[in-house]
Amino acid sequence: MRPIAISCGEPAGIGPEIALAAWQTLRGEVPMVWIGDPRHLPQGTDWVGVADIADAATAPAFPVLERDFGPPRVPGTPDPRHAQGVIDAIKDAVSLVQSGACSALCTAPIHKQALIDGAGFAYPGHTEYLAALAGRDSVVMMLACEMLRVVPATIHIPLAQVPEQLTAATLTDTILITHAALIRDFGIPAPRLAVAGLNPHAGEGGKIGQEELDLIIPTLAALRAEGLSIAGPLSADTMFHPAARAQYDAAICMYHDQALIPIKTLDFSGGVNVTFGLPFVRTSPDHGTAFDIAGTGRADATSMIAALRMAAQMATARAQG
Ligand SMILES: NC(=O)C1=CN([C@@H]2O[C@H](COP(=O)(O)OP(=O)(O)OC[C@H]3O[C@@H](n4cnc5c(N)ncnc54)[C@H](O)[C@@H]3O)[C@@H](O)[C@H]2O)C=CC1
Ligand SMILES: NCC(=O)COP(=O)(O)O
Repeated sequence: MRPIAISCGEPAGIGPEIALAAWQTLRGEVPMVWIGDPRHLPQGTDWVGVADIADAATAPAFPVLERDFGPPRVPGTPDPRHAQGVIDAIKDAVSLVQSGACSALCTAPIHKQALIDGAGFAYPGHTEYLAALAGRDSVVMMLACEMLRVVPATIHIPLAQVPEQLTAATLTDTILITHAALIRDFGIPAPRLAVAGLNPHAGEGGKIGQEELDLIIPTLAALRAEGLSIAGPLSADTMFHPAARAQYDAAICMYHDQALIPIKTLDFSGGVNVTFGLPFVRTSPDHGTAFDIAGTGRADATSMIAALRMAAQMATARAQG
């Protein structure tokens, strides 16, 4: 297969070291090329500049599409002068995937605030930036591990804005994109979805909030009428224990933390973040920049490895399908 493009992410975080560790583990199994400044790799890294992307698969050392970000990295302390380089690495990686030179995109974590402060980044995360680069209005974030798949219907917005941004159109798009992706990318022929309520006890029949009655229940009814298998709205506090999880293939949640807390609690090191609704495959580890341990050698690359494996599987399945 063609290499997976890895965007370097925040240089002051653990991105460079987990990408290198992942390559050491997956060498010979998953071809990849890292886009970033090689001076930001751990000291003594054996790397090689790649002029032709096709050479990355057989590179004798860590394959790098070399960039010059200017100042060196200080682990744990983001430098605003790196911000534009970080953004450009994502954009370049997308171009490589869109041109067909690379098979998929795997992004290392960014520090959103550093990009906003350093380069006026207009997006709260990769998901929204990738949607803009791809010209897509609706994309979906899913976090997946062996025990659970979760999808937040609203993503990087303040909690106070969730009720107003949670519309029938948003919820419908999220569910339909997730449903299609479970069939196409996860090989689940008839996906079973479970949808959380927004309010405690899923609104308790309107006694603790109206969104279930006014929005969620009618939206789910319309989708069921189209043949989708959907349970809910369910009380979010009781839909993640083992017996509940056995009833569905993915949980659609109403906001970021409702979805991400259960999965990061169940499997922080093995979770993968994947974006659906793009015209290409994109995955990412489920964790962030981990400034507190950057450069110490303590970063666990398990999630990065899982993200690269998932990207490879999805790209292969799409190429064959
Ligand atoms: N895909 C992305 O670009 C993501 C970026 N972020 C960004 O990361 C920054 C920091 O976010 P936090 O909430 O502090 O979460 P975090 O995931 O960076 O760190 C939380 C805790 O988990 C530990 N940790 C994280 N990854 C680890 C690994 N691979 N091995 C060992 N320990 C690990 C950290 O040391 C820290 O104690 C924020 O700016 C956030 O926006 C967060 C999640 C995803
Ligand atoms: N908490 C997940 C997260 O922030 C990842 O966002 P993105 O950068 O993949 O959009």
